Amino acid sequence: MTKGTQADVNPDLKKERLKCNFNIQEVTFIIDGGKDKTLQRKKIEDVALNIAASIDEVPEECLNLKERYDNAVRKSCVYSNIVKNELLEITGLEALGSPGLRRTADAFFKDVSPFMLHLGMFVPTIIGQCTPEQQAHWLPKALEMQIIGAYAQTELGHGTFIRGLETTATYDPATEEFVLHSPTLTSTKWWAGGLGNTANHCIVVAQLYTKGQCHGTHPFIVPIRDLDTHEPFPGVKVGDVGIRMGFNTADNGFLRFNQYRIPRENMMMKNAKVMKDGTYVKVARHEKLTYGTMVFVRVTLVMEAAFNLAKAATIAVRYSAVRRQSQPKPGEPEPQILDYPTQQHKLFICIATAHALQLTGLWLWRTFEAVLADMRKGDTDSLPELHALSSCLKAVSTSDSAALIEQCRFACGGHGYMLSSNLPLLYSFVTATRTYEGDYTVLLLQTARFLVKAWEQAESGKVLTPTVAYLACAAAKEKVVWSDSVDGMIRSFQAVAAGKIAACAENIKRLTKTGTSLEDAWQLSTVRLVAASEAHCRAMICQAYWHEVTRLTASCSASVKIVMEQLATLYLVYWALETTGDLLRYSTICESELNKLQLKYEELLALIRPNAVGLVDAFDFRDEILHSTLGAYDGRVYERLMEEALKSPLNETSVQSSFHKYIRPLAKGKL
Ligand SMILES: CCCCCCCC/C=C\CCCCCCCCCCCC(=O)SCCNC(=O)CCNC(=O)[C@H](O)C(C)(C)COP(=O)(O)OP(=O)(O)OC[C@H]1O[C@@H](n2cnc3c(N)ncnc32)[C@H](O)[C@@H]1OP(=O)(O)O
Ligand SMILES: Cc1cc2nc3c(=O)[nH]c(=O)nc-3n(C[C@H](O)[C@H](O)[C@H](O)COP(=O)(O)OP(=O)(O)OC[C@H]3O[C@@H](n4cnc5c(N)ncnc54)[C@H](O)[C@@H]3O)c2cc1C
Repeated sequence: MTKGTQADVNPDLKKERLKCNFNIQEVTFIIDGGKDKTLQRKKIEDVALNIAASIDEVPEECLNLKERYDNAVRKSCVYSNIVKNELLEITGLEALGSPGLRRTADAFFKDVSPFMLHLGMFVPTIIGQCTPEQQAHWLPKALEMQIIGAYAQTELGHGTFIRGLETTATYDPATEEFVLHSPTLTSTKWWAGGLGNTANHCIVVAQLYTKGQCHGTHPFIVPIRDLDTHEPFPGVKVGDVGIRMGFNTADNGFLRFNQYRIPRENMMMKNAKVMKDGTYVKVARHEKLTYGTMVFVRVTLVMEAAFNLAKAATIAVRYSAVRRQSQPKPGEPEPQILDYPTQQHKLFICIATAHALQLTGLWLWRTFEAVLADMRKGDTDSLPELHALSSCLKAVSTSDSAALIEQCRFACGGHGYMLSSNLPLLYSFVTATRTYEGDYTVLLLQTARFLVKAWEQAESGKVLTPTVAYLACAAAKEKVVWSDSVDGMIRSFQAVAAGKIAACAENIKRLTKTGTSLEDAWQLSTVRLVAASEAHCRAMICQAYWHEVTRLTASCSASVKIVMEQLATLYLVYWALETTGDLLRYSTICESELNKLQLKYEELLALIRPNAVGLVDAFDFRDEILHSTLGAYDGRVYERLMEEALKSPLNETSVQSSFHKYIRPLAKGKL
């Protein structure tokens, strides 16, 4: 946070901060995952942002496409030196996933670094898919930035359906090499971040053929460009996929192979090997371990969703405290727009959702680490549950985050539409997360597979894994008794999920009994399956969020406990009101209880109102990271809007050349 002097702060924001009745720092510690994490983050920010302050002379958005890319590469090089020389010193390899690194990256790049996928997927795949010997070879080079990598899985013709990928890697025992080939246009690798112009290496997911047999998709490390000249090697065709809605500095690329050879050792061999003579040896105990990087990234994307939403909420809440509009009471001053209950309705759910996703994300991360520890001992029993969990949480968190960031933009009126508010760019960045690393619907259907199986287990009285244990109680198929206590609301959300899962299972059973194949019965039920999966995910977020708030505030000051519980209750009540149809169907809730719930929601908005600015201050974003005229700590909104407007290239001269070329001749009838 760039606090400046108090005298510089907008008077309304100053008053808001005086109203705040809880210890902001305590909340920051909770959100970061502990005081030590906050201190480490701040240390990283201090080191990195000293340099970031002077990194851009011209606003990124005023550059043309090519200049923007070149500028992003320049900044990536500066930043990777900081990561290598300073940040890794502070935390070791852990720095790669640390909030400090994530935040400081945003100070350097308003859009995205073309190196993002190198750190975000290339390095994690080396760690997750290589043998120790391969890691010893590749990892130091990657961390030292001697090589820069991308992750090329998706093709022009297939992204979701990995088994349908067409790129082939055929083993040639005579030379002990794999021959990579793109047999069709649709087999062209497409979308990989960093691939178009930046990367010199690439992880390629291809169908493995050896001894005339296909063994399915496997990952390979493929050198694609000469390290000195950067020219693509013969047999490699690589380029940029074209202009996108966002991610325009991420360098998303395409890649084609023409009988291109790589050494046998470049197959990532932790989970499967090809011996010198071409014998295929499966090492992994679980079929889907080659999908490991995707699970890892899905887990991290939940906190990524929280992080971006927290930024948008900070911008919109601070702006709403500064902005005054309309005159609901004649003769009185215009109120701060934050005083309108409708504005509170738009914004407080954003703060609450950012908390819900962050605390659920931290819990998911711990679950991921526990599953990883089991897998290191050879036990993969909890992998299906982790896959189900990470799939639905990735889907719902990214979708909620994108929708609410757009809501924050709406909440800022016309000024929210300015690029300098940073809300449009934030939205275009986050809306992509709903698609990449597994599309929303597709991932919810993956979770649904797990849920339907769990339901069948519940019906037959089997012991259920923790995240679906609630299905055991629901097997009685009676409506749950509604209560507006927190536990009562969570029980009702679970009853809704259970009821929807049961209805799907029954529908599939009914259809198959009347002669429909299981595959068709599944397809015919997918609209309901997605809804069941969403309901399960919402119930899980509510439970995890409340559980974490209770646990983490146990030793906090009373006022922090109160405000954290108010927000969590708001989240539950909001979702109860959003899903009243479901509650009427699966619980005993009635009209009068719905009215009571609405009142409770409005009371919560009023209770949270005095702490709203304090709550977004607790996200602790420095101005360099927010990049927003509307959201800076000092609230000098109008001054900043004017300053940024004056930086527009269209203000460099008072008359544009197009006037003399076109407008004047047009007026004179000479065009
Ligand atoms: C110095 C540098 C500066 C830079 C600094 C940067 C700092 C950081 C800045 C920002 C950070 C941002 C963080 C983000 C970084 C990452 C960006 C990522 C960009 C995007 C990358 C991509 O998109 S990569 C491509 C991803 N692609 C997908 O996700 C494809 C989705 N499809 C699938 O996953 C699968 O095809 C499928 C799951 C949908 C189906 O698979 P399949 O057909 O094989 O299986 P089935 O449906 O038949 O199911 C069979 C069986 O398997 C189970 N299963 C499926 N998947 C898994 C799994 N992963 N794990 C375990 N089990 C699995 C499935 O449930 C079935 O089980 P049953 O028991 O039979 O039911
Ligand atoms: C910004 C960005 C960055 C990316 N970066 C990378 C990268 O670095 N590396 C990489 O390999 N890939 C990358 N991708 C690709 C990304 O992973 C895929 O786009 C994503 O997995 C979705 O696949 P698709 O594009 O094939 O969509 P499709 O699967 O074609 O989806 C289109 C529609 O069909 C529906 N659909 C598809 N299958 C089913 C089904 N079985 N049941 C019901 N509905 C279905 C979907 O819900 C969706 O509505 C990136 C994408 C974007 C947008």
